[in-house]
Amino acid sequence: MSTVKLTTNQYGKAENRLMRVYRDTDRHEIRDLNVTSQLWGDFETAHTEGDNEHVVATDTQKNTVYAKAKELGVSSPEQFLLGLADHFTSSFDWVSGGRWEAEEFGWARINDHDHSFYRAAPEVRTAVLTRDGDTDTLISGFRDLTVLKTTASGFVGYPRDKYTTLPETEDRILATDIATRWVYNTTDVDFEATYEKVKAIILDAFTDHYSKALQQTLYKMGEKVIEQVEEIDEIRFSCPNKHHFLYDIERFGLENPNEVFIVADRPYGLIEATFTRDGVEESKDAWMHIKGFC
Ligand SMILES: O=c1[nH]c(=O)c2[nH]c(=O)[nH]c2[nH]1
Repeated sequence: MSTVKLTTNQYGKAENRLMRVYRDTDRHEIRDLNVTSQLWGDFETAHTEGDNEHVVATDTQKNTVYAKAKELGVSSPEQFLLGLADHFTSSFDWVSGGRWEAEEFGWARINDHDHSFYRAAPEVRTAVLTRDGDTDTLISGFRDLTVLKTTASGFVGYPRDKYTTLPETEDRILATDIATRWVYNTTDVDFEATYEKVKAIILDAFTDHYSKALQQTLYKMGEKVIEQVEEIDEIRFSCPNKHHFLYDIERFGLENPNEVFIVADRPYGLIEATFTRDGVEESKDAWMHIKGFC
């Protein structure tokens, strides 16, 4: 008798790199994605007995990603993932759900050219759909949106002990790579417009106040998104504090009124927080399959 039991499991094809070109007219459009498909369901005997009767091959999952790019098109990463989920859960009785993830890389036209592009979006757009029976959880976001302000930021009032050397400042550079993900409370969303709206709100909130700490700035970014986007009740941020230290050029007889900095790449502060609409519980389960904080 076996002493081992199979518990949580999922499998599929990771990182299917997909370029979908729309060439119905001379002015081509492109969507550049990295798609992962993983299935949940009854895969017990595949593990315990090597019976592959239920095992939708990862190779088939890969092929399906490319076939659906043609059949469904890619109007947004989220719409594409919902289409994959519908396909797999309706095609195989024993597939009860799964996890589908996309990263999207943004391109812009070179000189408004019809079919030549350059990688333009600084950030990587992300989407993760989990379907568990009838329950969809859709988390969208982006990472690596690097932002910096040269003033209107300070850090004072923190406790000082025998290990504290950091001087207080009311005028410093604030810089970070914004990583954020938000949980949609519905899948009935204009995903393209909402993505642009959330990104614009976050960028605006980075600039629109005197920052007393990155923690406060994260709060203001989250607060504005939740106030202005009714489809979002919960948002997370993971933001390194990319330190810019005033460089000591006084040693050379030169003044340095916040003009010359040494940019430290490590160590860095790491500020992470979740904000929810007042009265809405944080959906801890939603984050279970997300790597890192967000
Ligand atoms: O915005 C900041 N938050 C901190 O928690 C912190 N700690 C630190 O040394 N510098 C900063 N800056």
